[in-house]
Amino acid sequence: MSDASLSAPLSAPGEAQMGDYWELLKPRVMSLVVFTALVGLAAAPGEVHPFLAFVSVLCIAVGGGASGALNMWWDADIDAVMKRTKGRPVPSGRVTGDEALAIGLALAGFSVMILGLAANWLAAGLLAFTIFFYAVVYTMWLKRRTPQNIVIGGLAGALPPLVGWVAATGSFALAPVLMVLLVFMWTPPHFWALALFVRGDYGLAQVPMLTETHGDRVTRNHILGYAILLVPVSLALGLTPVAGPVYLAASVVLNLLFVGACWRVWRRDRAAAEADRFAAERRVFKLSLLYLFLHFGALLAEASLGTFLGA
Ligand code: HEM
Ligand SMILES: CC(C)=CCC/C(C)=C/CC/C(C)=C/COP(=O)(O)OP(=O)(O)O
Repeated sequence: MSDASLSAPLSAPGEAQMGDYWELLKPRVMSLVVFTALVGLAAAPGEVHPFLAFVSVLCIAVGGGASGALNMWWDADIDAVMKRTKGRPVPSGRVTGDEALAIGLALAGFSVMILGLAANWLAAGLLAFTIFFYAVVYTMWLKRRTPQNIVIGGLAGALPPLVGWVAATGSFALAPVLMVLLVFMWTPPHFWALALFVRGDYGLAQVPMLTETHGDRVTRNHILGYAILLVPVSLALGLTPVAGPVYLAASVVLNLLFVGACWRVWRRDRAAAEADRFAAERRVFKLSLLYLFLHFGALLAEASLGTFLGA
């Protein structure tokens, strides 16, 4: 077990503000996760009552937040060491490990139960599996053991669009599976670009990120490799019934931009990157966020267009 739960807080419990509990849920990262879930739900065929859609997306958001709190509970010891994370509520002592654990478990149970009752138990089971995968498989098991941690663990971040789709339809289909594959293949370049410029942090915390275990060159190769593998997945999603010309145009432009940006990162070495303070690596990280947001944004536009034209 991580010693996160054993560590004493640096300041007295009870000093936490609402903002600290909010931060525990990793709201910024989860915003994009929740957006992909919303699009999964909106792109699904058939009518979903707006209230049911709202409750379903809320449950996925709360489930995501729960898994964030469980991650912060378990990882408090390594978060305390890294510059980027040491101000988080648990390592800084504003929220105790026990509180984070209790909040994580309560919100996880609550979100799964409500989704099951409101939508269906297949969606609820998938949400429970997603929370389990992030909190247990990624955080507790893989993160400290293998540089492939985020490749396998990325499945947790990839499943929400499928949870949204299943909440709406009660069944699986090819389109949401391709959405999952898109986020799954996107996660490695998203994260490794960041790892190239916050590298020292992971070394300090002794987390075996690829940058630490295999160095910059291998990481740069992997970033470009995954960016290229993303192209057929992105285009294949464009051939399913949920996509149309808006998506296809966005897909072509975004893939050209993303592969181009990853190519620029690939062809240089650490010395060149240090010389311009990792400008190209920062660009890939920022572009990764735009890439995913606009892919799902285009699918949402197609779904809204379909509803509008069908009305
Ligand atoms: C195992 C998978 C992933 C890892 C290891 C990872 C890691 C990270 C890290 C370390 C950051 C830095 C900033 C922070 O801590 O807030 C970050 C930022 C971010 N990630 Fe990921 N990420 C993963 C998957 C995802 C997924 C699936 C999404 C959404 C679909 C996502 C969306 C974001 C967003 C929106 C930010 C920017 C947050 C901000 O503006 O501060 N990430 N990610
Ligand atoms: C609906 C649901 C249950 C969603 C879970 C989705 C999920 C897995 C989201 C992204 C994961 C994420 C924030 C990884 C950060 O890695 P890290 O925790 O190693 O990063 P850190 O160093 O910033 O803590």
